[in-house]
Amino acid sequence: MSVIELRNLNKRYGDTVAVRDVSLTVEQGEIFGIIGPNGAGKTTTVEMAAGLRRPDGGTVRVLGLDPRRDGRELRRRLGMQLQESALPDKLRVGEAMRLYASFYPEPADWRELLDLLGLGDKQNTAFAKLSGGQKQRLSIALALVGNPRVAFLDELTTGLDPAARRETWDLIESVRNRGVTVVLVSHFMEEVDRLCDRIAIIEGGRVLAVDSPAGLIGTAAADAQRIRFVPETPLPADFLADAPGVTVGTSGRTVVITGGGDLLFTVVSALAVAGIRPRELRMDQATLDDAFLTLTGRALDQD
Ligand SMILES: Nc1ncnc2c1ncn2[C@@H]1O[C@H](COP(=O)(O)OP(=O)(O)OP(=O)(O)O)[C@@H](O)[C@H]1O
Repeated sequence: MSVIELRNLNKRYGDTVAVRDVSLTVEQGEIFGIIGPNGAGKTTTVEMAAGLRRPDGGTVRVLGLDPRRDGRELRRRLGMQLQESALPDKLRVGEAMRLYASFYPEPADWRELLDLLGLGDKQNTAFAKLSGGQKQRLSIALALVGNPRVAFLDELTTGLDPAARRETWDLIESVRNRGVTVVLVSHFMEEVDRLCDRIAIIEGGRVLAVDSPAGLIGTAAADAQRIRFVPETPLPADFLADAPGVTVGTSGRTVVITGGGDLLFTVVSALAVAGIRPRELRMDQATLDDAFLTLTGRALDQD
């Protein structure tokens, strides 16, 4: 069942077209990633999905509800972590959690959530006294305190150190395992690769591709695999010449073979037939970064 259906969404701010004809569906229980360069329209898309911004055109359905018509009902079932969490400086962590929990009919145990996010001993700390990473973790806790059916997390782990980032990923997986659908806006390839079932790549307000991480890598990076080795004896001139989609090159004494599909088997079989032993054999897989580069023509700036 589709939990989120966005159809032909458009949004402009003055002369800036932020979102152009975006259509996406997110299924129940998915972790769905949205990735793209700065200013691509990711936040605007998510804000329209969550009913925080009104689209100029197109339709939004979340859990079958229309945020314009059923906003109140929807807000009870959504968790939203915004990019910049701004709480009053003097509000204490425990007070913020209690307050947010009171907005929802069936809130989670907020003390347990704080413990999970490593903020158990910060209940009496004022918001202004938290470090950047702690504020970030609090914003995640606030997004989850209502026991939402759908959680929108924007720049989930920006500002966290690598260890805290990994812990947060585990937390998001456990949230999903409870049946929550998660939409994750991210700047980190590793994060979407590790966490997401499917990813939308957005640039210039448009969706360039939607697929699983492996699917994006497979389709966008045609030479998805690269094998290098040093042959013990020279390769015949027609080595793999008739293998479809396979390219054989050299770099000094090293042979570099690129291609997709079952490349390792193809290469090793051809070497066995030719009676040539490979030395220093290495194989690299294309990554999501390669796929992103192919689709957008540039690397993802991670600032
Ligand atoms: N309130 C606003 N008023 C005017 N322009 C805006 C507003 N919000 C966003 N924009 C512009 O709309 C475009 C899309 O912005 P958006 O924040 O949705 O992108 P993003 O992909 O989330 O970027 P980032 O990764 O930097 O957060 C950008 O050109 C941005 O400058």
